[in-house]
Amino acid sequence: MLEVKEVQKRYGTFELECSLTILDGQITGLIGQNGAGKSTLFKAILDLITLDSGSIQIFGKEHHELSGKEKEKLGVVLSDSGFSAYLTVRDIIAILKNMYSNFDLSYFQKQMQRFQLPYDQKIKEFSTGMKAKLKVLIALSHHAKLLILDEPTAGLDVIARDEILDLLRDYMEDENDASILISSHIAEDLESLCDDLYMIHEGKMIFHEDTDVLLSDYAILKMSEEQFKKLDTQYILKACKEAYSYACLTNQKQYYMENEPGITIEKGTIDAVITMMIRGYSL
Ligand SMILES: Nc1ncnc2c1ncn2[C@@H]1O[C@H](COP(=O)(O)OP(=O)(O)OP(=O)(O)O)[C@@H](O)[C@H]1O
Repeated sequence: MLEVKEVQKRYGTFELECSLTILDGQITGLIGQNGAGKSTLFKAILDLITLDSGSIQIFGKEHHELSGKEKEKLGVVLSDSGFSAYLTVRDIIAILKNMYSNFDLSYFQKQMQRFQLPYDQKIKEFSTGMKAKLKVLIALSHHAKLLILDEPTAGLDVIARDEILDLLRDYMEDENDASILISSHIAEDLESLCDDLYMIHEGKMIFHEDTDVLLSDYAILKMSEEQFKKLDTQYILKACKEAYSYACLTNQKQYYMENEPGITIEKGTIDAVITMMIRGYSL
């Protein structure tokens, strides 16, 4: 569906340098801190910026060679874009009908009802949550096969975030083989939604794993300096010295549960894994 191969893009001292693959029918999450390069990668995928090197294929074709019809199969939310704030939803519907041959008015109206969005109020009078829901709704309005969603839940409270995540889940149930690439800096959102996760840090992909594997096999091991010195480190990905102890990240939780009974083993939440990947050192 989407293949990003060794893409490089430099802005001054910042350098994006990454690869990523999105399979048919999968939801892939991209997690990263502010300034990590998420939006730059999304813009690169959409051919909105020129690459220094590397290639990007969408639907098996170079991304800059997509026809108008193929571009219609993309649904996009970008953090710094949207329709003019002076338009109403009724105005936007007229534009979408012209833009997309596949625009699904009845789906759109159903979701407008679901979110209780008004048709005749200017977008500038919408709350942050209303605007975010409308942006996602627009991206889903025309049976897109690949959704590229840059921080669609940014700045929203937990209820509004859940509503958007539910909308995406419903979309994936209805559409055969659609795929989603979604970014967020809120790990919890991605953990509950995505089949696999990439982590980007300072422009580089530092981690990629199936969400199920991450949640079942990864763990943070906590131990004293004495225990650390004797630890079997063959399945340790990163280590980190804390005030009076050591923390280690492993992707073989079971192995350490069976072989190191004296140490504390904590669940490898995405946040904990990210922290270890960024702060920890390799042994
Ligand atoms: N057009 C540009 N010109 C110069 N530098 C840029 C440009 N666009 C992005 N950058 C730089 O690239 C880096 C990555 O920015 P990017 O917007 O991709 O990060 P992000 O992960 O989306 O962050 P955030 O979560 O804050 O939106 C930053 O250092 C930013 O200053």
